[in-house]
Amino acid sequence: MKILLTGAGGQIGYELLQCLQGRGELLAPGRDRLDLERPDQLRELIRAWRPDVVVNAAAYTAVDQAEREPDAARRVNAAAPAAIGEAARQVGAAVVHFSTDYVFDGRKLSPYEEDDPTGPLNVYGQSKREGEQALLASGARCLLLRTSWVYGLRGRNFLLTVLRLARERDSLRIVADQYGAPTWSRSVAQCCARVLAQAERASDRDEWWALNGGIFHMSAQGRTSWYGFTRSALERMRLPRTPAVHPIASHEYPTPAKRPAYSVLSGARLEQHFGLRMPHWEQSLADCLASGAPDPV
Ligand SMILES: NC(=O)C1=CN([C@@H]2O[C@H](COP(=O)(O)OP(=O)(O)OC[C@H]3O[C@@H](n4cnc5c(N)ncnc54)[C@H](OP(=O)(O)O)[C@@H]3O)[C@@H](O)[C@H]2O)C=CC1
Ligand SMILES: Cc1cn([C@H]2C[C@H](O)[C@@H](COP(=O)(O)OP(=O)(O)O[C@H]3O[C@@H](C)C(=O)[C@@H](O)[C@H]3O)O2)c(=O)[nH]c1=O
Ligand SMILES: [Mg+2]
Repeated sequence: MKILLTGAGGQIGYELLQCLQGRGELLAPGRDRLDLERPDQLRELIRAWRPDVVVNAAAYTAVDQAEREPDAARRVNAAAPAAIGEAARQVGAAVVHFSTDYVFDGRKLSPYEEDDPTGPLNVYGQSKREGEQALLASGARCLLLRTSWVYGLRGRNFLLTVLRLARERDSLRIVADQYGAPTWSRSVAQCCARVLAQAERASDRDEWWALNGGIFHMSAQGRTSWYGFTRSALERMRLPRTPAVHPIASHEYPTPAKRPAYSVLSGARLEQHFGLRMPHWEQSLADCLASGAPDPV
């Protein structure tokens, strides 16, 4: 299987690079060779290399910054997926794309299903929703994997931010009224690789994609708040000096982008369709912290 992977330097992309290596031909050009803000480059590469699958793990993920740069966020999160979908359809490639819990407005009180209406509260979520719609409309065979609150020991994420702040400060103030499921980048990559392995084993790949395409939620089991996640991480870290952690309301931590109060995603469809279950967030957090020392920040 020929796989074109974008965003291999990012949290999920890096883990995918590890999982997919040795699985046929893998091309993972950096931003210097493939700029998602250049749809012409995307189309040319897909038409020339003719991958079987394009895995798009690149995105504009700076949630607050997107409020100031809506056009840049849209170019990367909406226009690029549209170009990928168009070129993929032309060469018969399938597309695996990632999306986010931030497409929802957070007013539900039980886990979001794939078909629940979206209602993004911020520019990032809106641009990601536009990317989903563009791919679904492109006519390419595609799999849209929505995940949430991604962290790991490398890259930019809430876990590494909090571990840095814990070393610098005597006390932390963390929002306790936003609920979601923190998800380890590696668990997303492994689950995604398992789905791709099922596609590869299918006797009729066109039929497999026709039957199995669409939107799937792929985030950790369970739920917590950013405050609960912080407490759990710091307890597990056993730092020589652990700061006090104070729960606060969202309005006490003003940010340019509004975030959903509740964005837990149901894993039922993933399990029904593929027989796959993501690990519980606390198990993954323990595994992640045991997997090595965080990159210096
Ligand atoms: N992070 C999270 O909490 C969540 C993420 N997601 C989704 O998962 C996917 C992966 O996210 P994650 O791994 O966290 O993302 P990261 O921010 O860690 O990585 C994004 C990658 O995209 C690359 N990239 C950004 N802009 C361009 C561009 N113009 N051209 C080429 N490459 C570009 C970055 O390159 P460079 O390193 O050069 O900047 C980086 O390698 C995204 O679709 C995201 O929306 C979904 C839910 C939660
Ligand atoms: C650093 C910090 C943040 N917070 C709050 C702010 C915010 O409400 C919440 C999370 O902050 P962050 O900015 O780290 O996380 P955020 O950028 O909102 O993370 C999101 O990223 C995108 C890409 C996604 O797709 C989402 O699933 C989600 O993971 O924590 C505190 O309360 N105290 C603090 O000290
Ligand atoms: Mg952020």
